[in-house]
Order: sequence, then C-alpha cells, then structure tokens
Amino acid sequence: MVKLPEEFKLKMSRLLKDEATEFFHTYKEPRTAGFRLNTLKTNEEMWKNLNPFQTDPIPYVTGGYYYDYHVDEPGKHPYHAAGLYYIQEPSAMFVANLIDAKPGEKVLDLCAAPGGKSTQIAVSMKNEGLLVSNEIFPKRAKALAENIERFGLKNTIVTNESPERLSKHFPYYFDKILVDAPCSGEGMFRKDPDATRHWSDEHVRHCCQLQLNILEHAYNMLKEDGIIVYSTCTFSPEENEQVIEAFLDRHSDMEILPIDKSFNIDNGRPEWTKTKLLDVKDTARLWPHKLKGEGHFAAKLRKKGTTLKTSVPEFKISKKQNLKDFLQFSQNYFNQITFPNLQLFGNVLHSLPSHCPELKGLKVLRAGLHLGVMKKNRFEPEHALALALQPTHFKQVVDLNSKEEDCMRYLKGETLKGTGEYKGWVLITVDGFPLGWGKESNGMIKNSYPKGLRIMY
Ligand SMILES: C[S@@+](CC[C@H](N)C(=O)[O-])C[C@H]1O[C@@H](n2cnc3c(N)ncnc32)[C@H](O)[C@@H]1O
Repeated sequence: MVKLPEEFKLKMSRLLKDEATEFFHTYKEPRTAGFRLNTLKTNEEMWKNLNPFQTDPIPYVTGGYYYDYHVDEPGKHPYHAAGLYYIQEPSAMFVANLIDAKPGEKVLDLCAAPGGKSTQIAVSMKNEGLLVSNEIFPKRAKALAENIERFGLKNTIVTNESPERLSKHFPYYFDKILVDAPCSGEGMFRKDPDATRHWSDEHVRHCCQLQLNILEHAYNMLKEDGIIVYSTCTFSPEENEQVIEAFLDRHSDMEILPIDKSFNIDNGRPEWTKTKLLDVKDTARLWPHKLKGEGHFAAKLRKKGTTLKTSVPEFKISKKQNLKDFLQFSQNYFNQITFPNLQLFGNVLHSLPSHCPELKGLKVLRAGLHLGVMKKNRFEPEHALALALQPTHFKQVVDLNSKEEDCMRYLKGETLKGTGEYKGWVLITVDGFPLGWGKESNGMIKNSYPKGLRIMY
C-alpha cells in the first residue's frame, strides 16, 4: 500500500468527512490502467476482432478500455507502434472530450506532453483544422512530438514554448484551449508512489500560483465565445475550485459552463471555495472511490465577449521551391494521395495544416506532417509519413502478421527477406496498419524503422 504524507491524510479527512474512509480505502487497491483507441486508424467494431488483450470498456469514454497490467503490456505490442491506441490513465480520458473539438477549429493544448489529451483532441478534429500542441520542457516536447507522429496526425503543430511567449504570438487566436495544468499530482499517488515524496502544502501553494499564471496566458489567446477547459490530476481545492474562483474574479467576461455528469462523476465543491462560489458546482470531480480511475478535476469556461480580434497572419507558402524529387517519389510510389500546403524548412518537407499561422519566432518541433527529407537528387520519406498513410495509398506494401516473428524482428531493426517483386521503398504494415519503412533490393528489405524507437529486448 502507498504510504501517504501525514499532512495529506489529515487534509483529505477534514475535507471529505464521511467519505474519507472510502477514499483512503482505494489506496489499498491496485491502480487502474487504460488505453484509448485511435479512431483515425481503427474503431470499436474493428477492434473487437483485433483486440489481443483482456479488456473492459471504460463507461465514461467512447473507445476507452481498462486493461490488467498484471496480464498485458499493450505498450510493447506492435499495435502500439502502429498508433492504434494511446495508453492513458482512465479518468484523464474524460477531460479532452469536454473541449469537444470539431474539424476546422483552431485549438491549443497549452501543457500537452506527453500527448494523451492532444492525441484525443486531434482525433475528434478528424485531422482537420489546427491543433497547436505545446510543451514547455524540451525533452517532454520531443516525447510529445513522437506520440503525435505515432498517431498519424496531420493537423498538429508541436511547439516548445512557455505560455508567456506563446500568448505574445497568438493574441485572441484560438476557439478552444486546454490547460491541463502542472499540479501537485495527488491523483497519481497509486501510479507513482514516488510522487508522495514531492508532496507538501508549500508545493500545493506554489502550483496554484503557476496554474493561475498559465490560465492568464490562456485567456489572452482565447477569442470571443472561446472555450477554456482547465484540468488537474489532483484533489486539493486550492488547485481546483479556488483557481477557478480566483480566475473568474479577475475576468468578469468568463463564465463556467455545466459539465454533463453521468457515471458517478461528481460536482465541484462550492464549500471549498473562499467565497462559497455556487457556480463551481458545475465543474467536475472524478473521485477514485466513486468510479474506476485515479481522479481528476475539470472546469469548462467560456469567454462571453470581447471586441478584440486576432492579428496573427497566415503562413505564406513559398512560391519558389524545388519539389522535383518529391514529385518523382509521389509518381513512383503513391496511389491517389496528395498532400496540401507543401513547405520546405531547410531540406525537410512538410505538409502544413490548412490556414497555418505564421510560425516565425516560435520553437517548432513539427509543423503538420513531416513528409521527408530532400537529399541530393532524391527524396527520403520520414517515419511520420508512413504512420499517416493507409496501405492503399502506397504501391509497395509488405504486411507482417502481429503474431509472427518477422514483426518483432522489424521493430528491432533487423533486415527482412524481400518479396522478390518490389524495388525501392516499401511500406511495412502489421495486420494491415502501417508501421514504418523498408527498402527492398536484391531480395532483402533493409530496415528503416527509426533507431530511437527500436525494441531492445
Ligand atoms: C499534467 S501534465 C500534461 C499532461 C498532458 N496534457 C497529457 O494529457 O498527456 C502538465 C504539463 O505541464 C508542463 N509544465 C510544467 N510547468 C509548466 C509551466 N510553467 N508552464 C507550462 N507548462 C508547464 C509539464 O511539463 C507537463 O508536461
């Protein structure tokens, strides 16, 4: 059982009163684990036939499944490498749906790494419109970019910026913003017992200052009628109801929108605010003793009105670009697929999202889809392109069976036996889902699976 900090126990007992026993009992039980399907690549019907794991549906998330981490390791299955699902704490899956992102909208995920909620948002946008997925720490931003790539996303720009710098670039720009804020992580104690060592009352106080500051920058990037969803994976009222209370106090043009609460999802607690603010009952609390999940807080806010309009210009695609080698590659290998808004950054070719904003001055890790690199007299496809394709889009496809050894050999970076029919680039798929690239010559397929992703065991 997790050893909880004494001060935390006292505080939660005081807050939860009669409910406290049930709440503390959850720490004697194993944590919950889940994954969420990538419906850009598969769907629940198809998954019924594919599912190699023992799972139960998560009632409050369409396409979400509980799995038993004592029995299965979905993170090591080839379907994970093919981007068929994202492993995510179940109650965290509730939040991104509140954004209700639609194709064509401009959405910002301000604290996005490692990408659980960004991948969920982009899927609900059906890869159309613009998602800016931002992370302040470079290493975490890199992991975020890898997950975005694995999911086959085309409409997502990954940036590595502070909220402050981002807000200077994007005034009044976004329709919807998710602030999944850094927090004291009280809902992570079962998953990561080490987190209990970093917990203190002082840390909670520090977090709420940080959260308000981040929300302030989010406010500056939100346009009229825009929506902010604020969430944490912690229980402390200071970081949840009280942050919302302080934020509304600063911004009379913001209002709380009600969140639908089925499946034992609770109201926020007005009695835990400083002014007993009744409206916070419309925020949501997911408690580990009331549903199967580690716990979350979420609030949905709307900007009632502002006359201020954005001044962010659209990106201007260069007219003079030498794309000859890419066009030759397309002709040789693609079946009926074209990519819009082609733009070279250095020698890397991107397909930018539609209505892409000007990006000058921002640290950008990915701008839409990385198609590949222009080498001397040839085009070399990027891993990201393979994951964004469907097998029918490519002329030379080698399908591996997830249950056979060749599949693991490919993921380990080994050379495979060739088909004898193909020459040059082949799209390697697992049970029909793209995994990466290979290159066939002389009866062998040279492995182009990225070195950093290869399986080591
Ligand atoms: C709760 S996590 C985000 C999880 C992510 N939304 C997901 O679903 O995978 C909070 C993120 O905020 C980032 N962060 C930490 N300090 C920050 C700051 N001062 N401003 C913005 N983001 C910060 C952390 O690095 C972390 O990636």
